[in-house]
Order: sequence, then C-alpha cells, then structure tokens
Amino acid sequence: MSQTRPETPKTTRGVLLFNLGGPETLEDVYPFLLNLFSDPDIFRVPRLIQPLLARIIARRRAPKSREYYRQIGGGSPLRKITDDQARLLEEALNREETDVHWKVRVGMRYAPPRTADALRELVDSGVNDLVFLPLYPQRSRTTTGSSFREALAEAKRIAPGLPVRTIPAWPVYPPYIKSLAETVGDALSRIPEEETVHILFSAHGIPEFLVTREKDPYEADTNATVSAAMEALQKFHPQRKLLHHLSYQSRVGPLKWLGPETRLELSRLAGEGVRHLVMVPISFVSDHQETLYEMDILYGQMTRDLGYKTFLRAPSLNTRPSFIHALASLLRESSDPPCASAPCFCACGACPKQSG
Ligand SMILES: C=CC1=C(C)c2cc3[nH]c(cc4nc(cc5[nH]c(cc1n2)c(C)c5CCC(=O)O)C(CCC(=O)O)=C4C)c(C)c3C=C
Ligand SMILES: [Fe+2]
Ligand SMILES: [Fe+2]
Repeated sequence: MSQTRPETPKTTRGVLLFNLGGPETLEDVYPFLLNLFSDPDIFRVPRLIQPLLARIIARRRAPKSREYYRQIGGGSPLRKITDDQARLLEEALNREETDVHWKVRVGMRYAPPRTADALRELVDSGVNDLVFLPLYPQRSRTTTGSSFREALAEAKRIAPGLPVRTIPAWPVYPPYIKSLAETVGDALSRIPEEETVHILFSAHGIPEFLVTREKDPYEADTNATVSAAMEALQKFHPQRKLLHHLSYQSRVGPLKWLGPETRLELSRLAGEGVRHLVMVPISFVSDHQETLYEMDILYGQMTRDLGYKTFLRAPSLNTRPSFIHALASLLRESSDPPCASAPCFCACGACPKQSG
C-alpha cells in the first residue's frame, strides 16, 4: 500500500509594491495633486491649515502639471508599468518551487490602486504574512516613509497581528546595481568607444532641510547608488573613459532643495566643453513625467540648444528582465529590515532613530 506523506501547507506571502502613482488622464491631475499636497510627509505645513493650503496649491499647480502630462500623451504611464512589474514579479517568484506562494499587488500613495485597497485585497485573499517593498531604491521620509506610515497604520487597523516585514531601501543591492548599469550600457553602446562620456545621474530632489536638519537618509542613499553604479560600469566597460556627476531635478516650491539642479549642471558641463552626455534617472525605476517630459523633452531641447553632440537618456528599468529578477531575489533574500543598523524614517519600528 503506497503512503502519501502529508504536504506541508505553503505559506501565502503578500507583497505590496509602493509607488507614488500618477494621473492617468488630464482630469486626474487635480485629485492627484490634492492628495500629494495633503500629505504632511511630502508637504510640511501647520496641520490645521494643510487641507486649505493643499487645495490652493493643487489648484495653482494643476495647469502647469496638466501641460506636462499633455506633452507625454495625456497621462502618466506609471500605473500600467507598475502593474506589469507586479505581474512579472509574481510570476518570477512563483516559478521557483519553494514552500512560499507569492501574491504581489501595487499600492500607490496618491492615485489608484490605493494602498488601503491593495492591502485589503491581500488580507481578504488569506495571506499568512506581508512584505512591504517600496519601488524607491533610496529611502526618504517623503516617499518610503510616507508609504510605510500609511500602510503600517492600515495593516494594524484591518489585520492586527498579521506579520509584516518591510524592506526600506535597496540603494546598493548588487542585482539592482547590475541592472541599472545595464541601462547605462544600452546608451553607451550608441557612442563611439574612443569618446569620453560624461554620465549625469539625475535624482528627484527633496527640500534640503530634510537632510541637514532632519537627517533624511535620501542624499546618502543616492550617493551610495551612484558610487556602486560607477564601480559596476567601470568593471563592465574597462576600456571606456567615463566621468560622472550627480544632480537633482523636479524642484517644486520656494524652499532650497538639494543641489546642484540638473538644469544648471547641464549648462555648467556644456560650458566646460562636455560633448557626450548620458543622463541616468536614479530615484525612479519606471517611466513617468520626470523621465518622459523633464528629461526627454525639456533637457533634450536644452542640450540641443547648449550644443551637446550626444545627449542620451539611459532607459528606465521598467520591466527589464534583470530588474524583475533583482526584485525577486531581494524579496527571497530579505529577512530583517536593513534599516535596523542605520538612521531611517521608514516607521518600520526597527529604525534606531525615528522622528514623529
Ligand atoms: C512637494 C514636493 C515634492 C517632493 C518632496 C517630491 C519628492 C519625490 N517625488 C518622487 C517621485 C515622483 N514624483 C511624482 C510627481 C510629483 N511630485 C511632486 C512633488 C514632490 N515630489 C509633484 C507636484 C508631482 C506632480 C507632477 C508635477 O506637477 O510635477 C511622481 C509621479 C509622476 C508621474 O508622472 O506619474 C513620481 C514617481 C520621488 C522619488 C521623490 C523624492 C525622493
Ligand atoms: Fe515628486
Ligand atoms: Fe526603518
């Protein structure tokens, strides 16, 4: 008589991928901006006046913002790309036979699919535990911190006791760095090998006081990504002469932001006689307004006017197989939050220094 051993039941693990979200149509621009400016983690004003101020600023910003989205086809592709990333990641994770069954969903901060809905869907489907993975490689209170704060509060409300693990950041995770270097390699392959190429990493800016006064780890994480990416590039392209720079884009409002500003760096480098430039989006893993409008259209025109011979933008990671593979290994390997040993604002509960 043959005996079948009872199989150990699989753990069903829910993964929530975080991103900002973006307006899918021009009508979505105002509600998106209203949600963004209502968030005290991204727009810091006295709590009592935030709702009123958020409406005023969103209304004032909307026409300018709409014009950007009009120029990239009438809306942000971020939702579609992130949904594709989630689907491919889930397939990659479940392809390997293990005792875990993975379910991956997207939770956006300011646009559908909203974090609370994604979380509810995962909990209702009977997951045994949850992993929160921001699609921001570098930590900042304005992005990772904000998403974690919302999602951890929501998880506590709808599923108290359900184990939650957070992956606050992955700025130098080798498979990510390799994939990022690959995108730069795509651009380099279009420039003759004997030419010196300047690589300009362009990151999304944040107000400077967050770093200087509140020790937001964003600038340090960004520097770490740049160093690791350059090390990988030099290894993969030993015969190329590569010089690199880092600047910050997308400033909003009157405060001083991290610098130098990308637009000014482009002028400075042109003044120094730089001719071949590859721009690398660094805080974003997916195409959206900041890559498609700001980099391709705005800086594209600027570099033509400034007389650059070559201006190429490294493609975004999007659904690049090596990137999906990097996220899958990150999820499989992660156990404890890496922020347990460094200052962090992710509100994961393991950070040694948190401010309210
Ligand atoms: C209010 C100030 C802002 C801070 C600080 C900020 C930080 C920050 N943002 C991203 C990534 C994205 N930003 C996006 C849009 C967007 N961001 C701001 C403002 C701040 N961002 C605004 C006003 C907007 C709307 C667009 C505009 O009017 O310019 C998006 C989505 C865009 C899309 O097309 O889908 C992303 C993604 C990071 C990584 C970051 C700090 C590290
Ligand atoms: Fe932004
Ligand atoms: Fe943390």
